[in-house]
Amino acid sequence: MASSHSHSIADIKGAKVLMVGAGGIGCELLKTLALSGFRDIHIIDMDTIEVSNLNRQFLFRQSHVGQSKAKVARDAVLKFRPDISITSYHANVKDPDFNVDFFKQFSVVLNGLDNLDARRHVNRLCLAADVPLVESGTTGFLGQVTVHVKGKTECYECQPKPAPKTYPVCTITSTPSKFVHCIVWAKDLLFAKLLGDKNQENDLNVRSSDAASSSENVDDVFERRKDEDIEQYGRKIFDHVFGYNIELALSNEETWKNRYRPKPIYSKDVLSEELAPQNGNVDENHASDGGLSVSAMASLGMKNPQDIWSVNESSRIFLEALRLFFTKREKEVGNLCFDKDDQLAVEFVTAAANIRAASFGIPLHNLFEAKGIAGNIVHAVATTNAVIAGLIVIEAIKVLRNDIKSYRMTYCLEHPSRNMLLMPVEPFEPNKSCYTPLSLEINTNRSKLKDLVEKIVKAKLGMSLPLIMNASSLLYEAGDVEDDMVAIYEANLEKVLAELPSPVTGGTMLTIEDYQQELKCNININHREEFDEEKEPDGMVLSGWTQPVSAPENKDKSIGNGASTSDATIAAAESEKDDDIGIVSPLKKRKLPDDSDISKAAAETKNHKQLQVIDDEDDLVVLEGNLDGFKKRRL
Ligand SMILES: Nc1ncnc2c1ncn2[C@@H]1O[C@H](COP(=O)(O)OP(=O)(O)OP(=O)(O)O)[C@@H](O)[C@H]1O
Ligand SMILES: [Zn+2]
Repeated sequence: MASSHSHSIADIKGAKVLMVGAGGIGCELLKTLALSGFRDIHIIDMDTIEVSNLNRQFLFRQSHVGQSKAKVARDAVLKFRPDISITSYHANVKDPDFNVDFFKQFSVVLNGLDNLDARRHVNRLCLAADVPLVESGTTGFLGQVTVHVKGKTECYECQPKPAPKTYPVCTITSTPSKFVHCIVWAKDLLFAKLLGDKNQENDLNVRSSDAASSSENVDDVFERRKDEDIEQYGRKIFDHVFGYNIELALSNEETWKNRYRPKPIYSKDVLSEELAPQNGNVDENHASDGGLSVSAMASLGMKNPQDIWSVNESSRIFLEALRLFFTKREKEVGNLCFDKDDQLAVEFVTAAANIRAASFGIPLHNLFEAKGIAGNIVHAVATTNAVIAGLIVIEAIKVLRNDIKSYRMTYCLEHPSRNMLLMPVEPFEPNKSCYTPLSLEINTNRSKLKDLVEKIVKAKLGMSLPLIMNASSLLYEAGDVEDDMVAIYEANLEKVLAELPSPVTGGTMLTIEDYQQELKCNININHREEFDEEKEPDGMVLSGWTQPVSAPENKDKSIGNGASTSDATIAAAESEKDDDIGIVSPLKKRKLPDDSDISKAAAETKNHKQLQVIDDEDDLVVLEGNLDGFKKRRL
């Protein structure tokens, strides 16, 4: 124990680590690294501090708003650890300065990012530089930490990420059943139609077939005529989208046979006729100063974002917000994109979504909730970030000690499963069909397709029945082929690649699939004239791929409570008996011998809420809380 402990300290002291991201996770991580004894830390973040960061990014104070996150985080930690070295970069990790050579100087890279794109970029650089990566993510109470060591565990891209949740257009335009459908309608259709780019396609008026007759004039409704009174214009829009359109939809009886029949809502039914003079008395102090501070709530004297508005209140906000856009923010009309930090936009969308929800019998929501849904926001939890930061450091130390057997992907759950909030799982092996493109250098003038298949596809990638495509053209298909086909394959690569601008320098992407093994990968072909006959007798060099470690290496298949799991996990799992969940191989199914608690945890998650994972600011990925989703989820 003592020797392994002193070992760790030496490993930590000697390590040079790169942190990417100094946000919610990053601040916690930098503090924990410094307090754990790390002495050489580099940190990249492209952002400046915002007021909204202060509730959980504890290295930042009000006075730092507007300053570089990386730099302020560095300064804050140096105050209590003055003798360590922290290097900050206020920059995008995608800048060319942070190239493979830059990455090569680090012992390990630790991600605290918030978007897929940057994560993928760092993953690829780590693979290219052969530097281990500890990846992380949090969403509210959920979080995870994964370890990616080239050739040993899967990389960040070995598994396809779940597609962002999208909704069928007809659900949004005609048959909403959840509040989120109303929000999407209000934000992506109505707001975009009235205030956004007029040239953009918009499905706002996609309706049942009988709408065709009126569709010619429909655009006119949304156009504000010159000198048209803003109050009248607002009411016209209101009556069109909440009244007339609903009546039109109702005329299609088929649609409503098994559904709630919506009620049309007209402005005269919910608003008094004398609204205009009322609006004349609004608090112009709040509404006068233009820009993002204009607020319909303020102008109507409504203060609490957690109040649920009545249909009358929503209708007044709707008209007032529209009026303010057209009077106080006139110049922006036609160019607006919904932004969750634009108060007036959020008010408009909340009001419109609630009126539509009322019409469809869907429960109403307050502005705070609506903003969260519209901005795909799951509110961050500081404690989750702190827990995840601790786990990152634990995994980083294992990586530094090359303690491969102990590597764990750890999920932080919202509700304990068998008294465990943290669920550690053995990492997967690299996925043969990882879609990170491989790179193949080859003399395209000399080599044959058949050679490529035999030496690279079969021997190196282990695909026995491959099929090779270049864009949509099929180059090669395995199987019992006629002699003349064999002849074609013999010559095909030459022929195909010779037809491309030669030499092929910038890369020709071939997609290789093996249906039998369900493997797929891309190979980027680059032309190279000469090869070292001794070292490269095949005249080809494949890179970006390392042979996976063979399965038997992982003898201890148990996860959860085994001694090899992290201290934090052991503590969380104290009272539990042996675990029986095993992982067979990343390419095979995970073994779940009993009706495991994972499924209970997953079911429980489902009861409380759907499991929501945000991969990107723009991508809300909602995974159903079923066992399958649970097994596969990755941030
Ligand atoms: N390409 C990139 N290069 C450098 N830093 C990045 C890059 N992409 C994201 N980041 C940084 O990663 C951090 C992620 O932190 P976090 O998830 O807490 O987001 P945030 O922007 O601080 O908060 P929120 O989005 O919730 O308002 C941010 O500070 C962001 O600037
Ligand atoms: Zn991979």
